[in-house]
Amino acid sequence: MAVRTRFAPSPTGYLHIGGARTALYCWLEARRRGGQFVLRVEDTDRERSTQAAIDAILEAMDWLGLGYDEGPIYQTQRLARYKEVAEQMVADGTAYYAYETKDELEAMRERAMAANEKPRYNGAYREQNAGFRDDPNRVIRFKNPLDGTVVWEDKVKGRIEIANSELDDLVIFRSDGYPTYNFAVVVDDVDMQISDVVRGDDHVNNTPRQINIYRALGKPVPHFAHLPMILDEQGAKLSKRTGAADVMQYRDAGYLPHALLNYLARLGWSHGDQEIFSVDELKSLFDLKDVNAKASRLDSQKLGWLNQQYLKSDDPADVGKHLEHHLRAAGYDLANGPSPADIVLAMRDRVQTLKDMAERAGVWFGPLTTYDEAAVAKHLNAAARAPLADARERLAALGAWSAESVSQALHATAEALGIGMGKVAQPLRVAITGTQVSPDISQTVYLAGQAEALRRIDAALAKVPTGD
Ligand SMILES: Nc1ncnc2c1ncn2[C@@H]1O[C@H](COP(=O)(O)OP(=O)(O)OP(=O)(O)O)[C@@H](O)[C@H]1O
Repeated sequence: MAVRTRFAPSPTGYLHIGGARTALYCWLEARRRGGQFVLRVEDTDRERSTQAAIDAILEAMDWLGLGYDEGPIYQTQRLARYKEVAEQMVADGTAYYAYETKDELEAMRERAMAANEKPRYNGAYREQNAGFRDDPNRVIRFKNPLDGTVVWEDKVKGRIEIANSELDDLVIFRSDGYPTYNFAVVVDDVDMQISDVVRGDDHVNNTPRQINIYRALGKPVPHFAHLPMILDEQGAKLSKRTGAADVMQYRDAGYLPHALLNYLARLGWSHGDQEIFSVDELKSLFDLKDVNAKASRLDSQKLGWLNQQYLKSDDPADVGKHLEHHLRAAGYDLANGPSPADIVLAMRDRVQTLKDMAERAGVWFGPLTTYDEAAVAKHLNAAARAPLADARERLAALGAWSAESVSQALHATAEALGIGMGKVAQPLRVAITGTQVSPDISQTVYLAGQAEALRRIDAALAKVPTGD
């Protein structure tokens, strides 16, 4: 059987990073084994599913680069198929119509509770062969086997065995034309020929019921891998309901998508003690059998560290494309400032996130209007006049404007005046940025652009006191 995995989110909110890691593992497993990855949107919860959530999930998958070979397939577009299969199961005798009212079901539940038993359906219609009738209470229930056990070899959790006596005859189809969750999932996984069901371990309890439905349909049971949950820094399961971090918040906080993928891959999976994995390496090395069976906790420091590794080692032009989003978000006019790739080169050793980089890059966009008064008092003093004036002259004469030519000009100033580079750099730094802190001085001047650098030096010279 060809390898096919699927990610099946319910569009009841954004994609949080717990779900994203599940999607990543499904995707990687399919990629390593040369198989296919399917995206299925489980949108049958009519009250909670929204188009905005669908869009948010697709946007997050796209940003992460988790491309799917098929889909998105929407469950609400397959309602006729679920009905067909449910009715066929009634005809085959593996499911049956039942007509209990809400009150009857409630009374059944209360009796069980009073007897200290697990609430379960009593099977009243199981052998009645009640045919179809037009009744709002009509449901189709699955004839769960009464004896024996359901056993599967979970790829992450090992052997799991559940007695059928623990399971009751679950509703698979309702009179409103909607399937229930466990049934729709099996029909879909059969029709989509899913070979490996990889999902969070919040679904472990559903699996024995689903395996029984596969058997009733006479279909091969896929392999299952139930992934441990990702917990937040306080140890609670990440969930949309508790406001868990949206994947897109990580973009907005300035992380690179492949840094987040690397981080998520390592959160629950390892390969020796290697920490940094390119996406291509992950695609060839990731194996479900190496997934840790224990839940993992978020560690934002590690993500920051990983992000910085990629900022430093990636091609600056590629990082620059991601930086553009943050420069725009910070409100800068991209046409009126240095190229994003040049900003990356100048700043990447000093920051952990693109957001931080963009914020600090503000000094190179638009005119310089604010100066740190302490920096001005300290560095734009009389001694600054000669180096500023000399550097201005040399910078104005430069034909080719590059970080290297700027560097040569500034060194020439230091040499001509017989002073150290610090005495050239500090006043210039205040001139260009208005502050005492910035990246390497040649980069700082270069990024301002020739005309703007000269303008700023002139403005600084005008601040230098005269007469002493
Ligand atoms: N905290 C988590 N850690 C790992 N996987 C998760 C986590 N939460 C959900 N998943 C998995 O992500 C997939 C998609 O989940 P789904 O869209 O149904 O929403 P959900 O995140 O479980 O919902 P909610 O946030 O409302 O609990 C499922 O396979 C689910 O098991």
